Amino acid sequence: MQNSRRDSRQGSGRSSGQPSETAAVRVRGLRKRYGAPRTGYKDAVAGLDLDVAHGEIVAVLGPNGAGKTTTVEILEGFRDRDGGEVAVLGEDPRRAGRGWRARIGVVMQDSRDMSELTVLEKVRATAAAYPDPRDAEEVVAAVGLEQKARARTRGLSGGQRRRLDVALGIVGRPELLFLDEPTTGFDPQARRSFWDLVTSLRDDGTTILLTTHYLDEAAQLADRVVVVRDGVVVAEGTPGTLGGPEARTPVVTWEQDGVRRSERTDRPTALVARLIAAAGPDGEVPGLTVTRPTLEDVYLSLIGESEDDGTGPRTDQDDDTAGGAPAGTEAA
Ligand SMILES: Nc1ncnc2c1ncn2[C@@H]1O[C@H](COP(=O)(O)OP(=O)(O)OP(=O)(O)O)[C@@H](O)[C@H]1O
Repeated sequence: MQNSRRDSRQGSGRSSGQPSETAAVRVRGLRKRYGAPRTGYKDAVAGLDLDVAHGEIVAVLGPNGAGKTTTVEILEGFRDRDGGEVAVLGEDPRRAGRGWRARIGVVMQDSRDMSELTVLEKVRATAAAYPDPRDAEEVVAAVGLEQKARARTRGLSGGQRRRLDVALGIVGRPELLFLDEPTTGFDPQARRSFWDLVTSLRDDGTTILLTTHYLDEAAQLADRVVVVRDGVVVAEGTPGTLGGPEARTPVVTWEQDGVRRSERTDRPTALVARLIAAAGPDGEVPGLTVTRPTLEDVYLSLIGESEDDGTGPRTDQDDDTAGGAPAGTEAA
């Protein structure tokens, strides 16, 4: 059901390059540089373009250090930029005020809240800051924290803490939700429940911009995936078409005279028929497989199979985060 919905949306033509007035997010030529004369400079975002249509789920993929979080934090209004145009729900996050912030939901990568409040108290307190919040108890249940509703937030496990972050991000009934690696630390069952939750938010009309390192998560949830590398978009498309037809060409492998052979072909059935015709009397082709590259295969070829930019661990020496506010709160 979810997939058929996604397919129908693919046909709707809502993709990058659509008229900007319909976009929930429009980014052109975004630039962000970190560093200082003493330590040298790093272009974390180097001319990035991005569109997210209303009601769309877009997954931003990319290796560590590609610039995903920096981009998302700029869109959320928590980080300043050095160049480019940004419109989020029609406003520049640099100048947008409380009314705008109430329309967006944020689940940041690092939440540092160590509150003495219980889970339910924390969700209620956050809900109180919004004009039309969701019911706090329903939200706690939706993220699977019913059993922990009366537990202090500081005693939660990492995965439970992450679920609470998601609860805080959605309780204000945002039109646009930013999810930065939302399921890190989730067990497999929790990830499945989270996917159901995101799907129901989408069905309610919520626009979602998601960063993730889980390719199955992107394939499951996203209408469109955007691959970022070295601070620019290197590819975008639906999970089923990213990389173009060439990248999706099936590979037929088999054994011949004890040697493993393989061939990429867009007519695998014809090749298999030829192999069967050439096989012995029983028609068996040893080791025969036909595989289509997965989203992960395509992604790895797009980013050159490098999952790290080699710049080493991130430091906070140039951390200009505007307030580092927790989810759902006003930036400084
Ligand atoms: N506050 C900061 N000060 C200095 N450099 C930073 C800061 N934040 C990020 N960087 C650098 O900017 C680059 C982009 O980082 P960013 O966190 O945006 O990447 P990312 O794609 O979100 O990575 P990950 O997948 O690991 O979360 C990296 O080289 C990182 O080291």
